[in-house]
Amino acid sequence: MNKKLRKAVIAGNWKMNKTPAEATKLIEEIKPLVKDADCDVIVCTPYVDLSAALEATKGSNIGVGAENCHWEKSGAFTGEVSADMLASMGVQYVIIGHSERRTYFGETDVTVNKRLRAALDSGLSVILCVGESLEQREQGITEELVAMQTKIALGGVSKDDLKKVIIAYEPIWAIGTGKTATAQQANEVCSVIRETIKKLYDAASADAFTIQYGGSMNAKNAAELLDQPDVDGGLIGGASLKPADFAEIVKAASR
Ligand SMILES: O=C[C@H](O)COP(=O)(O)O
Repeated sequence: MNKKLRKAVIAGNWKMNKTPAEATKLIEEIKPLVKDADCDVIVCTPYVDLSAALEATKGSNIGVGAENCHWEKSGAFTGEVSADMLASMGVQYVIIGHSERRTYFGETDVTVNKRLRAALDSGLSVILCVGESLEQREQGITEELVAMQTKIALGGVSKDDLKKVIIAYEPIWAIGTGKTATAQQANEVCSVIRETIKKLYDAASADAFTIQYGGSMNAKNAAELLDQPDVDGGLIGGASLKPADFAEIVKAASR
């Protein structure tokens, strides 16, 4: 990555794991291990854990994020949580468009764009996820698809608001499978995303833009992935639940 222009961002995505009490314990374990990090550190937790996470991270260098939000401010949307609600708690980040949301809960590029804009309007920073399935990779449409996902998700987002967006490139075939993209594969797609940002905005915005890789990133492979010029961080699933492994990744991003 270009250290002069971009600081690395390591975010844990806890997915549907941990009770509030377990969240507090996990953060207490992570805190001392990452306190000297020379990168941004974030934990994204289930909604029910956010209060505990905000309390446990107080005065630390760890930011807190949610894993999704709805585009309306309030209303009859049973089971949903608005961006305003998250912001009012003191939550700073939200993941939008994770492939698990797209695959299991019917998220489309259009709903991803609505959620993303609502999050920005509420003052949240966004980790936007894009990425291809194995079938799409084999069809040779990865670059085109990821560029399209990026373009639609960022529709209506101003150059100023773009500063509050990070993109996580997550090849679906690498998520939770132990099959990591090679460093070259990760960098290739991250550079396509940067090129897309350049076309949609300008070169300065693209140079300053943070792009993470996600998909079976762990303590062993993090350094090689993070060494790639267009990989500015990681969105970590499984390994973010293991304090020592998460801390190793943070360390690799701090070099
Ligand atoms: O959001 C995180 C990704 O889905 C990666 O998950 P993973 O590290 O368990 O493969």
